[in-house]
Amino acid sequence: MLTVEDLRIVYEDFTLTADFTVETGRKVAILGPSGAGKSTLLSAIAGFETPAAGRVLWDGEDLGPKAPGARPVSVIFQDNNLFPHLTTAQNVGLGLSPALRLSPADETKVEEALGQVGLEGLGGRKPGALSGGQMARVSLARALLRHKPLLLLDEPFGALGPALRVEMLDLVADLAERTGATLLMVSHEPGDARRIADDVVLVHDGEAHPPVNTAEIFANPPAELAAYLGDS
Ligand SMILES: Nc1ncnc2c1ncn2[C@@H]1O[C@H](COP(=O)(O)OP(=O)(O)OP(=O)(O)O)[C@@H](O)[C@H]1O
Repeated sequence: MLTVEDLRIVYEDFTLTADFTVETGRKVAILGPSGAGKSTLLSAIAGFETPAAGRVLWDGEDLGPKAPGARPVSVIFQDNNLFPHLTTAQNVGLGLSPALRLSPADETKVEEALGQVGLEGLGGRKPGALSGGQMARVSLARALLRHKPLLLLDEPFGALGPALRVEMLDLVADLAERTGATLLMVSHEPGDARRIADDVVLVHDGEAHPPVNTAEIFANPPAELAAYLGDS
C-alpha cells in the first residue's frame, strides 16, 4: 500500500499538499489542470523532490531516506528517456544496470521484457529507427524488467495519436494487472482515466485529493473536476 502522509512540497511560489493512501494493485489516474501539481506529486513519490513536511511510505516503510533508485518505484516520462546511440536492448538493459554490465541472465530478462511489450526481434534497433509507439514500448519494457511494485507514469503517451494511445493504455493496464503493480498515471485526458483507472486522484490548485472510484467521480464530479472537464 502507498501512503502519502501529510505531504508538503514547497517551491518558491507553489505548494503541493497531499494526504491519501492507495491500495496495492490499484490503477490510479492523476487528473487536473496544467500547473496544478500532478508531476510534483509523482516526483515526490519517486524521490526527486524532498518534502518540506510529511512522508511517503510503501507497505509502512518510510521512503524518505531512500534515493530514487533505491525506492520500490519505476517512472516513465513523456519523452521516454531513450538514449539515441544505444540499441533498443541496451536502452531496456539500463533498467537493470546503469553501466550496462549485463550478465547472460540479464540479457534473457531484457529479451523477455521486449517480448512482453510486443517488441521481440527489435532489440538491435536504435530509437531513431522506431516509431513513436515502439519507443513508448521500449520505455515500458525498461520499467517492467525492474520489477518494482509501484509504476509511475507522467503523461507517457501524450505524443501518440488516439489509436496508439489506447493501445498503449490497454497494454499498461494489462501488464499492471499481470504483474500486480500499483499504477499511478498522470494524464491530461479524462478518457485515459475512464479507460483504465480504478480510481482518480484529482489535483487542483496545489492540493491532491484522495482517490475516488473512477465511475463515481465522473458520475458526480466535484466542482473542480467539472470545471476542468468544461461542464460548468
Ligand atoms: N523545480 C521547480 N521549481 C519551482 N517551481 C516548480 C518546479 N517544478 C514545478 N514548479 C511549479 O510548480 C507548479 C506545479 O507544477 P507541476 O509540473 O507539478 O504541474 P502539473 O499539474 O504536472 O502541470 P502540467 O499538467 O502542465 O504538466 C507549477 O506552477 C510549476 O511552475
